[in-house]
Amino acid sequence: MTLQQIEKLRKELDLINDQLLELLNRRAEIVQQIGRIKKENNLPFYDPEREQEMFEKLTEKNSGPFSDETIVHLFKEIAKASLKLQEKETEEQLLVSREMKKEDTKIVVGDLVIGGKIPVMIAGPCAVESREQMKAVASELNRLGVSFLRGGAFKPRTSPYSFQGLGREGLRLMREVADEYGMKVVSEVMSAEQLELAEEYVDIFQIGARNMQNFELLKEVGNAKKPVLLKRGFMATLEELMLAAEYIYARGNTQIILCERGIRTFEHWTRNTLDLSAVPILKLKTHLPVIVDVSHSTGRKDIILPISKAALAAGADGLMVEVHNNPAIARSDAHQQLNLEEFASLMEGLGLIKKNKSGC
Ligand SMILES: C=C(O[C@@H]1C=C(C(=O)O)C=C[C@H]1O)C(=O)O
Repeated sequence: MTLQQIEKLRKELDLINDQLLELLNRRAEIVQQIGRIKKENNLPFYDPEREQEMFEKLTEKNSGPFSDETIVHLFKEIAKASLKLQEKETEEQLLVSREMKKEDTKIVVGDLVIGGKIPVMIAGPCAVESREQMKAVASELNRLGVSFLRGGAFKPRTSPYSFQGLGREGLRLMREVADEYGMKVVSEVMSAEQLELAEEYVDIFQIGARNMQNFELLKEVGNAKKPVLLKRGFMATLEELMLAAEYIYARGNTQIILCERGIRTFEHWTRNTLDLSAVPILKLKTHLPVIVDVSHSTGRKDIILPISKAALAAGADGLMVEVHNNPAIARSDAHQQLNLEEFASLMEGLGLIKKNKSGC
């Protein structure tokens, strides 16, 4: 008898559940409509005052048995989920999102491709220091089949007294050496002026972690005609990285490579904490190629092989590695730059030598 009673009451609950479900989804549709209007008018999705007003109205009407606190709690959850719905719609509308473009974006640099079948290696010293240094590094990279030469001419240093880079002279040097070996140049720019200056010398502009949210610079590089390697800020969420990429894409420059380079955590045995989940997540959420900077993320050489393997296993389209012909006397990041032998054994360990040689 008791069981039958429960059964009957549960049937009643099932009916109410159906009604609640229908009402919740009807509510969600209205929330979406409000979201679209807000977006068109550049209004924030979250409106705490409206929510507060709504909770007050509800508690006034509430006659129990649920307490006012419980009612507010439940409706807060509904409002939270509603807000997510409004935000998700916008996220799906981002030009860099997978929803907007199903197929992978391939970055074509001359006869090379980033985001194709073969992972690329972008290597070179932290900073351009001299012709001898660049030549020593580039010739070894070339021997190993690496086609992308990196090197900083404008260095964003934490201390204003640290080596700031050779500027235009550094870019000129790197271009000359790269041309000698048929390599492509990747170098960081930190301002609109530097961008203009670098245009003549580089093949890929790098936007460093510290400038990921320098929106004016993002807009400038969005107008440029060359690919952009955008690094994740060390305090930035993946959503923020995506939005930063959107700044560039929305301006018309669709050639963007995202770069995970580690984030700041409490861990101090690595320079930053490499967030490898960023790779598959970004590949799911965006159509842009994703590479991993294994030097800045870890800040140490002894784990570079397993970390590089892990990055590629996670789906990275390439790696960025710091290599110096004589790291001991490097003017920056001395401890994390590989020497030429170490780099050769990394390439060997990753099985990349042949692949990079046969062209990307
Ligand atoms: C639907 C709106 O957007 C958000 C969601 C709300 C809700 O689910 O009731 C309330 C306020 C906003 O934070 C709105 O502004 O009315």
